[in-house]
Amino acid sequence: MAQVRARVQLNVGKNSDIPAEIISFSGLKDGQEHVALVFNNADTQQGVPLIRMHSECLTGDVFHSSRCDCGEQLNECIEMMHEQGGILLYLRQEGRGIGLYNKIDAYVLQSQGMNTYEANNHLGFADDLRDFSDAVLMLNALNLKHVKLMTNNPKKLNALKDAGIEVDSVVGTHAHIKAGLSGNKAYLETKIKHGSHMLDIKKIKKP
Ligand SMILES: Nc1nc2c(ncn2[C@@H]2O[C@H](COP(=O)(O)OP(=O)(O)OP(=O)(O)O)[C@@H](O)[C@H]2O)c(=O)[nH]1
Ligand SMILES: [Zn+2]
Repeated sequence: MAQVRARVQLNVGKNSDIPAEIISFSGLKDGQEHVALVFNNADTQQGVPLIRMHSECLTGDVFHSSRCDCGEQLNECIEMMHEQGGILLYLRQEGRGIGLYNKIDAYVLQSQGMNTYEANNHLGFADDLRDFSDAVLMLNALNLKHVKLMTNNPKKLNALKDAGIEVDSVVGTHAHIKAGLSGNKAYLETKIKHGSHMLDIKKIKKP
């Protein structure tokens, strides 16, 4: 069983003007320092809160790399949760669980023509190594058994359902498309085609 270890207020977002609380946990299983950000006290309000399980992407979240859409999804989530409240679980699962250096190796292979899943496979990894059991422990620690989920990935939905969390509805993110040689259009199309992501490529949001 995981428990809240500490919680403290801070401001986040592009202009550091969105109030939130950051929460650390004890008792997580995979040894990573996962955190939750709570907006508008959503964990203690009545009603079904919006949650997102966001997998870490240093290149996208921090550097806004053109190769993916992670940083834009993160900002979209923070802005939506500022409006309607929510809980963002920031999961330290870089590169869908293969780690940063392996992801950079996968990018090298993608530059040579492989798609995101083929590159993982070529390096000896499965398409996706992520396991959401620590996210479930975090939700349990926050007493959240009934949620709305922000994602395009059906695997995340199934992981929560299988763990006994009731998911009322799923809120998709926009398609954040970036053009150019190292743009993310093919990457997003591959996620839809091979990863079954429920992403509507027509719901385009240009940066
Ligand atoms: N191995 C690998 N990981 C990547 C690549 N591009 C992004 N990632 C990682 O993928 C994770 C995000 O997963 P995605 O498949 O983009 O999306 P998702 O989180 O499953 O689904 P959403 O909830 O809809 O965002 C982050 O951990 C990124 O670091 C890539 O080309 N190769
Ligand atoms: Zn990314």
